Amino acid sequence: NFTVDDDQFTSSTTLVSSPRTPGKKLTKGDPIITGIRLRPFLEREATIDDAPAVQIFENNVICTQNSRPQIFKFTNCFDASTTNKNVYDGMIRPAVLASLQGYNTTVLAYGQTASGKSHSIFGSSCEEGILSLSIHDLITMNAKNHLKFELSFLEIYNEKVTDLLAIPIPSNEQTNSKTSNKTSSTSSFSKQARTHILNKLVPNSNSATNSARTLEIREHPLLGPYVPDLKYIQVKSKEDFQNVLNLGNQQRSVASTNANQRSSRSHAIFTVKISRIDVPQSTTMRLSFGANTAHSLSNIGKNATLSSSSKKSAKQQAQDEIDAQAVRLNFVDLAGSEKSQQYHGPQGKNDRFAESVHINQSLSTLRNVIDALSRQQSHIPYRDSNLTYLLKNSLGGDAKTFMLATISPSSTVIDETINTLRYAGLASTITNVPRIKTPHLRHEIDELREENARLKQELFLVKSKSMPSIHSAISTISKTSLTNIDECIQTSFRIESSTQDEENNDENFDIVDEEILAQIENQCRRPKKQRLSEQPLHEIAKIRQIDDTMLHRRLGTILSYVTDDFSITNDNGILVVSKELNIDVKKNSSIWMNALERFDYSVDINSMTKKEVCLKI
Ligand SMILES: Nc1ncnc2c1ncn2[C@@H]1O[C@H](COP(=O)(O)OP(=O)(O)OP(=O)(O)O)[C@@H](O)[C@H]1O
Repeated sequence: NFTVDDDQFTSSTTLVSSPRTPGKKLTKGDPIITGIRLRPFLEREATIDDAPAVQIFENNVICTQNSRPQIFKFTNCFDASTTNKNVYDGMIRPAVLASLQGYNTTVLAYGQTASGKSHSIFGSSCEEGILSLSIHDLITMNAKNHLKFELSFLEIYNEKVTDLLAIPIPSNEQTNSKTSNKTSSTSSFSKQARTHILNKLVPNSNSATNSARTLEIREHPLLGPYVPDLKYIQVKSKEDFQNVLNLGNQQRSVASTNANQRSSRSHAIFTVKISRIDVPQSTTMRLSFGANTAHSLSNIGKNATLSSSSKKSAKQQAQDEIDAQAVRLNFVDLAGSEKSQQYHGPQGKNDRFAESVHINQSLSTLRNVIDALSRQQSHIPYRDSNLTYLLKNSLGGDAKTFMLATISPSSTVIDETINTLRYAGLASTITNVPRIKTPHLRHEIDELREENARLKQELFLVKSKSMPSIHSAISTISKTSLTNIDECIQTSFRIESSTQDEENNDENFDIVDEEILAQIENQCRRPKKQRLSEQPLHEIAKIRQIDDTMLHRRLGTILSYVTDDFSITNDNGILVVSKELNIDVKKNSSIWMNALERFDYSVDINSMTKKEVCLKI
């Protein structure tokens, strides 16, 4: 995920290679999925920079500093022209699907101040953020209403955990509020509006008894570190979600700094708790506190306060156990690291200084944790900050984690950009061991797969109608060819699903992907070639003005993609390549497709066996 393999760059280029320690055994599990997003220049930056100091070229992030480019390679790269929707489709949607499969999942936005973390997660007045797009998908997928979504929103401000959905003290709000000192936009959001929203979403809530307060973190044997008194609000529609988001965002600590007019002064964690409405109580109650509990209790450290399980009321214990069965989809918007000159704001300079120290300290512990995990050290300093403690399961734990590292194109912050890229690279070497929490959600993903396949087929038909070349190809194609296309789709389905079944590959959610669309389009272009294929091979070679040697050499190149031990026979235009192939060619059809497309061959999937690859010219 983090290497450079192109030789097109000059010797003055610094190539950043994999930070994995050579020879270290990789742990089995899922690596943290990382992606880089470059934001466009802001208006004020355009006057300072002539050209971007960072550019994205395919999967390479190229940083130019002192005329010595550094190149970082990542699997997911989003350049300055991409939208939140592009990022969602390209990288985050699998996170939503993973949560529906029953995995605790975390989407983490990481990067220096003003690099676009909040923009990516929460969006702007012009475009929806990835959080909103995720909720949209979740609600759409819950057409049968068998899932329950509850939202919580907390911030870690100066190392204190605060519930952003708890209403601040309603009376003497200005004088007594703990948050009155820090920058906040609560004053712009009327008390009545907050109460109205909360009452609408939580009918029994009494705003007079709720107050924004510092919460404790505890460690649960099944949940890991969590915040027990956090308010969860059930939502049923996108409108509900938007209300909850507004409610929380209005209370989040934001301030104007030199770097960012609306800079987040806290780390925020927005959680969607997903549970099945029809989970029988008996199923969830079967879990019991056993040896693990004792182990976990003995592990409680300085940041955690835990009342022993014996002190817990039976009701609380039962609730904890039910909670442990729910899946959590977390969106983490970290505060951005900043240099000293960046925290002088127009007001509250001292507050900004204190905030900045806390932000930088907790980000430094985050980097220490990433560093320790990537080196596979035995001690991971999760307990050094509330942020890392709460992210314990997401970093090296049993959750699936997606880290979106945001960067700026400006030369003024190139050092921080390089730092962000380094840590994102390190994060991509961390392996989590995801565990399905609730198998009850599994059939949702199956339904989604079916839906996805159906939509892609529809899309193909729409595309074929709107693309004249394909349309005309389809109209000239014979009935037999159409049957072939149909078979091709069917076979592709079979290949994909059997691969997934055999390998239990949860990552690969799309049944029909671009490759298969290309394959289908390829089939559409076949009629001329099919006529050719009725002739003997040497005739075809003549027509194409290439001799057999050339044909065989080309074929050899193709075959070297999958094997170097083969023989070729020619049977009326069908080249049969046979030998003990030590790979299942059907499973690797994508390799063949990509290779053959370049040489104008197609694979005759239907005639292929484990030992024979049939190529059609
Ligand atoms: N992809 C983008 N397209 C357009 N504008 C963007 C993009 N990303 C960020 N911006 C703009 O850049 C500015 C800073 O973005 P944002 O507040 O999201 O940064 P941040 O990383 O969350 O900063 P902080 O850590 O200080 O909170 C905002 O004005 C935002 O609108």
